Amino acid sequence: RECGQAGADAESPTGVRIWGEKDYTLKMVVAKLWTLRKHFEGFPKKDDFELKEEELPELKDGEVLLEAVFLSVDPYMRPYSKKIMKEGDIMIGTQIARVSASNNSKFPVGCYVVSSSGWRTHTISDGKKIELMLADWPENISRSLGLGTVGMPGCTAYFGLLEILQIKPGDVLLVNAAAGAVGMSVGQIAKIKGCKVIGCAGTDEKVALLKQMGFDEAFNYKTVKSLDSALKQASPDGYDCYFDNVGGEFSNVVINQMKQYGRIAVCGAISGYNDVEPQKGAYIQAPMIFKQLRMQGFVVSTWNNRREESEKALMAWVKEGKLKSKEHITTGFEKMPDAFMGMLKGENIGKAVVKI
Ligand SMILES: NC(=O)C1=CN([C@@H]2O[C@H](COP(=O)(O)OP(=O)(O)OC[C@H]3O[C@@H](n4cnc5c(N)ncnc54)[C@H](OP(=O)(O)O)[C@@H]3O)[C@@H](O)[C@H]2O)C=CC1
Ligand SMILES: CCCCC/C=C\CC(=O)/C=C/C=C/C=C\[C@@H](O)CCCC(=O)O
Repeated sequence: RECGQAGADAESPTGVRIWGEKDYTLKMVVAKLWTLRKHFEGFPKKDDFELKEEELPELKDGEVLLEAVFLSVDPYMRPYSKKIMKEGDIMIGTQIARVSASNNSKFPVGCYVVSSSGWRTHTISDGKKIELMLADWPENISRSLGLGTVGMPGCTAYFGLLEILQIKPGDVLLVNAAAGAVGMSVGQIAKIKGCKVIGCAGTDEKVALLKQMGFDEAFNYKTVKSLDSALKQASPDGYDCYFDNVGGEFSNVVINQMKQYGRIAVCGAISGYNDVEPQKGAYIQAPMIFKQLRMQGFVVSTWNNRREESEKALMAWVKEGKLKSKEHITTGFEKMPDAFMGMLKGENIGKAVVKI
């Protein structure tokens, strides 16, 4: 029988046997998948998730079989789960997958793709919701960076800085969740562009890493006596730019330390994602008016048409050693919920990734 391109693996890394030239017995591929058993109420709990299996049918013309290698856990999954998912759905998310069987010449066996197929080990794709990874991916750079520094979080930093904040040399920039996937790239790209960069994070270990990475100042927002004083000490003249990943009470303090004509990029609000009742904060109109601030929310998918441009720029900085990556790798598909909840608790330093 035709089974896609010659050379389909007889044995895949996960030990799941699939059809191949040598082995004519057709073994069905059984995908493992994590579903949202119950919508989150407050902080996610282990029994909000359910692990299931799914027998995959034979490939049709134009289809490929994807085998997940790295899967991403991201903060957006928490608020988006309520917005775009129903109970029983497969958890949303992106993964780096290897094509292990193919009836589609655009995606030959052995190539790697970024796929938004969610939390699942194997996927049959018609090629429409997958993207080939950047060409000539260096052998010495893990493809997991396609989920972080040279992927959606890195592009978020790139466009948030260059399009929303329009940073320029000499700007004083503050970034929170600075030791995370987005924040780490924000700080380093801002340094590349000649800014003074202040970062904050939730552990002393993260703060030490930020200073090693070249942040001009960094502090642990959980242990400082006063956030207001810590911000003043880091930049007595205030801030030109604020890359906000956290929102909430943190941002109510920052806004009063913005310089005249300051610019604020509202990237995320992770301080509120797990709230049962929305937080009630200060009204910001007065500082917005008196300081004549510009504040803009954004979603990185706005620039999907410029994805290759940004990924090439990010990869170039990585190769030059100017943009360092840090990953928090959890091994084992069965640990996806733990990795997700750990990231929301701040256990990750750098991009949270699950390795199959
Ligand atoms: N607008 C867009 O297109 C995008 C927005 N985002 C947003 O950017 C932010 C960072 O995402 P990402 O880099 O992937 O995640 P991270 O890798 O930074 O991981 C999340 C981090 O957030 C911090 N955090 C968690 N809870 C709180 C809290 N209550 N208060 C303060 N900090 C908290 C923790 O670090 P710490 O130790 O510092 O507390 C944790 O490690 C998120 O808000 C996310 O939603 C991400 C991608 C795209
Ligand atoms: C308190 C409400 C906060 C609302 C903001 C929520 C999240 C901000 C954020 O993290 C946005 C992330 C955007 C990611 C963009 C593209 C994709 O990689 C994920 C798209 C989700 C999906 O459809 O799979």
